[in-house]
Amino acid sequence: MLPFSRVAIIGFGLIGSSVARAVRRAMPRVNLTGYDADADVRERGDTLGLFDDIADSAGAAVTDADLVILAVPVRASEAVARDIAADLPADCVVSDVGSVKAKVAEALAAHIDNSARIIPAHPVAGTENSGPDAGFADLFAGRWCILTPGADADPVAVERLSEFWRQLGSDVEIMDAAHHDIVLAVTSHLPHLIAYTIVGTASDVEEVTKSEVIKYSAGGFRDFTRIAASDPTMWRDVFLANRDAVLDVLQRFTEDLTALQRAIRWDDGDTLFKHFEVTRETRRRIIDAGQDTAAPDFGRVPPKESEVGED
Ligand SMILES: NC(=O)c1ccc[n+]([C@@H]2O[C@H](COP(=O)([O-])OP(=O)(O)OC[C@H]3O[C@@H](n4cnc5c(N)ncnc54)[C@H](O)[C@@H]3O)[C@@H](O)[C@H]2O)c1
Ligand SMILES: O=C(O)C(=O)C[C@]1(C(=O)O)C=C[C@@H](O)C=C1
Repeated sequence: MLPFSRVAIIGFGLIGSSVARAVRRAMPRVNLTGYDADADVRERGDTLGLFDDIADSAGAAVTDADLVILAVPVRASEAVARDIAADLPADCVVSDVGSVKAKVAEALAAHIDNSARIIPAHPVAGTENSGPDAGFADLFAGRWCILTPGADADPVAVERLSEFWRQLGSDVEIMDAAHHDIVLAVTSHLPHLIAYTIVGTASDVEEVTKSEVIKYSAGGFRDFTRIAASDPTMWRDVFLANRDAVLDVLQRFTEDLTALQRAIRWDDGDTLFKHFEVTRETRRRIIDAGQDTAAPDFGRVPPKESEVGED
């Protein structure tokens, strides 16, 4: 049974185009409409055959949809909500894929009437790449999709959207939006900020050492450069939209870093060793829980275009 039959995707870069590809494969009878603010992206979406129709405006894309998914940088959500509000069919469910949930929920509620049908979502899956060519149908397989419905959300709509994501291969979890933003500040936003910082620091050092940073960059640093290559617009928006939670965990991180700095300064090997033992145990627990899904992403190659649209 199809949870939705007419799906509109607004913004089809990495995530929007991956949703389109995954829907094509898992639910081939679903009618897919896309819209992107960038004319080059619209043209590319057409060439790739991602949609049944590509609309000329966000409003035109949603007129007969029963599910609309916003897949734009989080701070663009409000403008899209405003653009589509007047054209949304009354029973259409409105969702998104943003990495921050409380601010996006506010932005949607500011423009869309009947908040019962607003069900924000976050597929916790991605790569450092962006744009419609970077997407692939498998992106959500075996990954979490977190839904953050508000208190007045329609439970039937929540179940339909849960089923939609399950059919794309995700495991669905329901969470309070504020709680989501704190958890993701720790597990995703802080690591990205650290990567952006380290690679920036290394680039400054490189001014002194000339090309040595690149020449000798191995395992650890290379992994950071992958993360630090992530889309600047997306991540600017994430940090600004989740400011309070990010600043909170950053404060904790700074204190913990200072404690390690102190241990190094005072030759306190016990403290360092105990800390590293605990972090190694954390890694083991993640592997035991089957959540080491990041490593296989490295160098993952998107499917060939001939595979798009296959059942
Ligand atoms: N990249 C990831 O790893 C990842 C993972 C999970 C969730 N997300 C979230 O998904 C969303 C999209 O990220 P992405 O990685 O696909 O970015 P992307 O840059 O690949 O794609 C975003 C697309 O949105 C379009 N866009 C921007 N403003 C628009 C507007 N007002 N109207 C219509 N289209 C507009 C852009 O032209 C672009 O094509 C973000 O909210 C991000 O937080 C990203
Ligand atoms: O694997 C990556 O490249 C990612 O950064 C994916 C990642 C993450 O931090 O886990 C990034 C942002 C999203 O909101 C969800 C997933």
